[in-house]
Amino acid sequence: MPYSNNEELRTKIIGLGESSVRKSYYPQLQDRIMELERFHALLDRARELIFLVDAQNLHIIDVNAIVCSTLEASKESLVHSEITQWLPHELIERMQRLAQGVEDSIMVEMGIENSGGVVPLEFVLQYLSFGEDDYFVILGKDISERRHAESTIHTLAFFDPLTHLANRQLLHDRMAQALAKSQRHHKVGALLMIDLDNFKALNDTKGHHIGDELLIQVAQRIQTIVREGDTLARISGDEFVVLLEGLAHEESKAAQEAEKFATRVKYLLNEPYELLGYEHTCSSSIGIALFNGQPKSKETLLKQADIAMYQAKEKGRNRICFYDPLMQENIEHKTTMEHELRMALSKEELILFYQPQVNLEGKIVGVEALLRWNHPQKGLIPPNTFIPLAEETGLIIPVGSWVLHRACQQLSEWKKDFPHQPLHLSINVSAKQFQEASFYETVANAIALSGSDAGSIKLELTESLILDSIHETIAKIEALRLLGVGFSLDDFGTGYSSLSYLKRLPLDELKIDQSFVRDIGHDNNDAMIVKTIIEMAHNFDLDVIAEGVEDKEQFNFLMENGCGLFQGYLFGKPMPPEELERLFLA
Ligand SMILES: Nc1nc2c(ncn2[C@@H]2O[C@H](COP(=O)(O)O[C@H]3[C@@H](O)[C@H](n4cnc5c(=O)[nH]c(N)nc54)O[C@@H]3COP(=O)(O)O)[C@@H](O)[C@H]2O)c(=O)[nH]1
Repeated sequence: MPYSNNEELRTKIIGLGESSVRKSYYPQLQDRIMELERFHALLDRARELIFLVDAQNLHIIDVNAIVCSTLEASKESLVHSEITQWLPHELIERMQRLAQGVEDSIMVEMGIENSGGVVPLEFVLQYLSFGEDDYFVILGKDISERRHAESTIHTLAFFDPLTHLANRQLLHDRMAQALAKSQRHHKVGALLMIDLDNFKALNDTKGHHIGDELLIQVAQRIQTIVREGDTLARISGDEFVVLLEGLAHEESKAAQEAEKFATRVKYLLNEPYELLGYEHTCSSSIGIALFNGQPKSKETLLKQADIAMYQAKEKGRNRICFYDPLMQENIEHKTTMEHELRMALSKEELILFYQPQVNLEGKIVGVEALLRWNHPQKGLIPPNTFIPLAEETGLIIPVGSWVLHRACQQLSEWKKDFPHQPLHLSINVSAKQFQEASFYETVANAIALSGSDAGSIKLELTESLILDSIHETIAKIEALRLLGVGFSLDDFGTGYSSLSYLKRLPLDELKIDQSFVRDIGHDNNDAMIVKTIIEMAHNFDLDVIAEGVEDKEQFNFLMENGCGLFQGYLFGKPMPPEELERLFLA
């Protein structure tokens, strides 16, 4: 019978008395005991749980100290007891498979419950034959740290650390599953792209900690109405996505359900926020794209929801839009054009046409530089097709700068080649370009580099540009006027045409918009407006030029009413410089 501890064995030996057996065996037994004690001390130091189990009756023969602490049981209660009392049933089943010789060694992960919770363990089971006897050796390693690390990695890989919502990666996984399910079972679902309006302004003005607080609260609010089984994710700064699954089979009903949910989100996010002591209100733009069992990639679905969200923004924000394929076509067209326009600058596809401006005698006294894009496939593209896009994307800054440099260069060449030709050059300036901090330097550089006469240059501004910030506009105009540059107010009459700002602006010229000139002959109102503008210009001591003059009747009317400068097809369309040069010589 095995001894459960060394003390028991020692007592037994001492009990042998002064016999010859004791005398001859005592030292050897003493050594043996020491050896066993050393061995046990060693096992007790091990960080792995070690069980030695009798394979016949599944009784525990020996365990080390960490088994006792993990199972919260004394060694006395463990040794001789059946292993089935202590380890999970699945583990015992595996031991039996081992005994049947199906496998040599088994590794299995399972948890053992104690008062501190569940301890995750990795067990290695081995079958050991020793002499006549067979044993199970069970080694168990605590893998709590590994599990913790795995869980941290999982959290970092699939969740947003700020809001604890699913991140882009997890959303992609869920979308792939949802789309596959939708195709298999013809289920309808929706993807909602939610973007906070003006979030950047809050971040920039109040700091990132306030911005973060808003994102956390937004996440919490949306979470309260997301059903179990649906997914809420944050995929970038202020972009949240909700994946709704299992909507009504009928697509129109599904769309209604998605819209109802989006409306709830919209109102929920409209409620005031308390952000670390700062009161804030916020709105959101929501785009919805449906999926209905038709093959669709997750990238396409995301793109569609994104397009719909941008449509919501364009329509004035704080609203909901469904994806519209026509809108996608427009966006794709715009994206291609933006890319091509970017390239156009470096490929020198931009060119300037010039339109004559004449005096009362019909003599050329000036020209307006008008931009054209000489597209290799599409031919000459008019500015109205690409200037708005250039303004939207910021490309107007390099494009506008190119125009200024090229036009000034041309003026300088003409002044040299046609010294007797009276010539002013008008150049269009867009609002974004004018508002650039470096605008003054750009103009001054263009003049200096080309060596052109600043006094012959007139910059055409629009009324909307001026109204944006009148003080800054005046300061900029005045600074450039010191260089000698003149200013014309383009499209006059179409905007606010306020007398008060007209009085304050240091301008040289008013340009009557062609829409009034066009109908001078048929529309008394337009004729009246044109007369008034001319009078007003005279009262403010400004030159006045009429654009869009196409026929003699318009010319005569303008002349009779005091207009001194004219531009229009009657005198020449915008043309390449060589063509204009022929007119200089005529
Ligand atoms: N920021 C910049 N804007 C620019 C630049 N180059 C042009 N533009 C702006 O694009 C708009 C359209 O210009 P365009 O197609 O060149 O049209 C001009 C003329 O061709 C047209 N015009 C002139 N006379 C007549 C006419 O008798 N009939 C008729 N139907 N059209 C005529 O008018 C346009 C000139 O407009 P304006 O500038 O207001 O004098 C235009 O708004 C340009 O401003 C650029 O380099 N930068």
